[in-house]
Amino acid sequence: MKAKKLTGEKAAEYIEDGMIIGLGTGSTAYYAIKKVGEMVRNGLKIKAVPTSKETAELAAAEGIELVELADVEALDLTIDGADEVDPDFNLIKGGGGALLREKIVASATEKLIIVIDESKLVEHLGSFHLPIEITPFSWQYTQRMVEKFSCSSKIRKKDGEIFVTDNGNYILDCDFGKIEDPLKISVELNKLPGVVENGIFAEMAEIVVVGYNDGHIDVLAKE
Ligand SMILES: O=C(CO)[C@H](O)[C@H](O)COP(=O)(O)O
Repeated sequence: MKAKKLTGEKAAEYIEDGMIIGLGTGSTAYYAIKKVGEMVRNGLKIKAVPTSKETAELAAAEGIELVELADVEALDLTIDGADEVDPDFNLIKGGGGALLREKIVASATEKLIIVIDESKLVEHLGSFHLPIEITPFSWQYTQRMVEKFSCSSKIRKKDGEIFVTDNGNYILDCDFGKIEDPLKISVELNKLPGVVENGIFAEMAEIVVVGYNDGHIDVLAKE
């Protein structure tokens, strides 16, 4: 928790007056949002696009002015968490179920800053099961098509019921084993009818802020 707080707060240092920013989802992004709230109360003038209903509620409670992505040209930066980060800054996201809005917001962002604790750094993506957002219509069919990519999968559930995303869709959590070519598998998965988006964020992150439990922080920048 200490590492998540440190990294979230460090990322907030990149925010400047007048920026339009994206706010991610999850327990690490939470600390960045709390810090942004404090900065706003101290006079920082920014506008923000949230990546989930949960983040929208938190940001509004912090007094951060929210805008729709549809109403802005582009975002200066976005701060978001991740479930895995490889040495090339490829990510798995969606552990919190917000991957679709997170990817749309990331794609509209000039600088994507990822905030993680040290446990998220991996040599290869794939230990964390890849979340794939799918449409509810005959979802078992889509699941069978996804599993043709040599993975096993489970429909995500919460409190015994199928988990429904902010967009009214479902999530398959897929075990691919080691993912050798993240960009390729991401492109191929998104070609399947019924797949709305997958949780691989390839070649999107610019900066990764890593928090360590001993209290130090590494800021890794794309070369
Ligand atoms: O992708 C996400 C939500 O969809 C989160 O950013 C990811 O799951 C990391 O969350 P946390 O910071 O709580 O570990």
